[in-house]
Amino acid sequence: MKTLQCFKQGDGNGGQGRRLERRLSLGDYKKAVSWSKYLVAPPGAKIRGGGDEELWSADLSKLEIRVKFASGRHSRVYSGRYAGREVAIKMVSQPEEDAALAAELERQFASEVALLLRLRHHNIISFVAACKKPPVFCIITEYMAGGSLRKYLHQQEPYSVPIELVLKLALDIARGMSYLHSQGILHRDLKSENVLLGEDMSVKVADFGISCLESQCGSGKGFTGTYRWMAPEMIKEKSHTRKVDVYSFGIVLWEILTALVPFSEMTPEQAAIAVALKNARPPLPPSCPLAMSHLISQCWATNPDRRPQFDDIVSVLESYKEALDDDPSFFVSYIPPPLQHQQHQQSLLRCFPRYKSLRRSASLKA
Ligand SMILES: Nc1ncnc2c1ncn2[C@@H]1O[C@H](COP(=O)(O)OP(=O)(O)OP(=O)(O)O)[C@@H](O)[C@H]1O
Repeated sequence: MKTLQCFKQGDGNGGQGRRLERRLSLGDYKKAVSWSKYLVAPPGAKIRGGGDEELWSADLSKLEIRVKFASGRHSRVYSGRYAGREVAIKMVSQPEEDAALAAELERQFASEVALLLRLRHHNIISFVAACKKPPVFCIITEYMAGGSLRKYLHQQEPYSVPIELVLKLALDIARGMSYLHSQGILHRDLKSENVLLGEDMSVKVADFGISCLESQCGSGKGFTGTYRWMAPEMIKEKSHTRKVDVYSFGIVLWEILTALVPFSEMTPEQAAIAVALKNARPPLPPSCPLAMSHLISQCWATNPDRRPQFDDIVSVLESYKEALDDDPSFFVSYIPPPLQHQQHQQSLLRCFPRYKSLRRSASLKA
């Protein structure tokens, strides 16, 4: 059986293929086989191609595919090993019956690989290799054992994530996004499902399938992002800037604070209409620390120009972290009457002289 050989060939040091065979249930094995059969290659063989392909082509003899552990809209994600390293293998299969979608998936694959190749930051998923064997493509990245932030939040009680962890997660995502924007890249699908966690709660932004170079993003026409996290200008298919990611970050921050799904009582389409036409946003709970609710409100402002840049968000979050380290009661929950709000601003200014300029640049006005 050809596919069986693929796994055994992928072994490289004898026996691993047979061990793999035993580890997989028949169901798992069939699922793995159905897409991975396209990745059969004689040991040492590389897919030859022009241009950049030489840079990223996986040596399939070094690839061992284990079980499927997640799936996306058009992908299946397997755990495995590549050249001795734990990896995740995202496989995308082009549908035979839909030529337009098949072409779009191929374009997305090429774009995701090109972008991943140039990104190197500890809050961005690391690219390992890729393979192009139509109708199947694969992207191999470092494996994040903690799974997605969405999965983590799903396991928490609502409003239970400690503020220290909220800040850590928010900062790591913001740093990754700040780096991404410094490279002129828009993510365009930032959501808790696309933020991955390590066993040590390290944080990496992933899934660059619909990302683009800012200069080449065009309008949002025919766009396939995810409505609950999507900025209003994008829902309306208007031209958009890097500020669409800041909007999505605001929603992710709300998710982390609440451990809830945004607009869970609505379908994605209803959520899109509510956001774009009625300016709806997920409700900020009264227990949400004022400092955080300000930041969230700024991030998901309707006018993109009023949303801060990620550099400013990083600075503000760092300031909050410093304040919390100095004074554990910094984030005491309260509903802000005007006087308390003023005191809050003053205490921020006392804590960090830099806050005034940050506040101006991030438009964090009272
Ligand atoms: N490197 C990885 N380590 C651990 N889990 C991963 C990794 N890559 C992807 N996953 C898991 O697989 C899921 C789907 O991956 P990804 O978002 O890249 O696929 P996708 O096809 O682009 O999905 P969608 O289009 O639905 O956003 C993620 O939400 C995550 O749970």
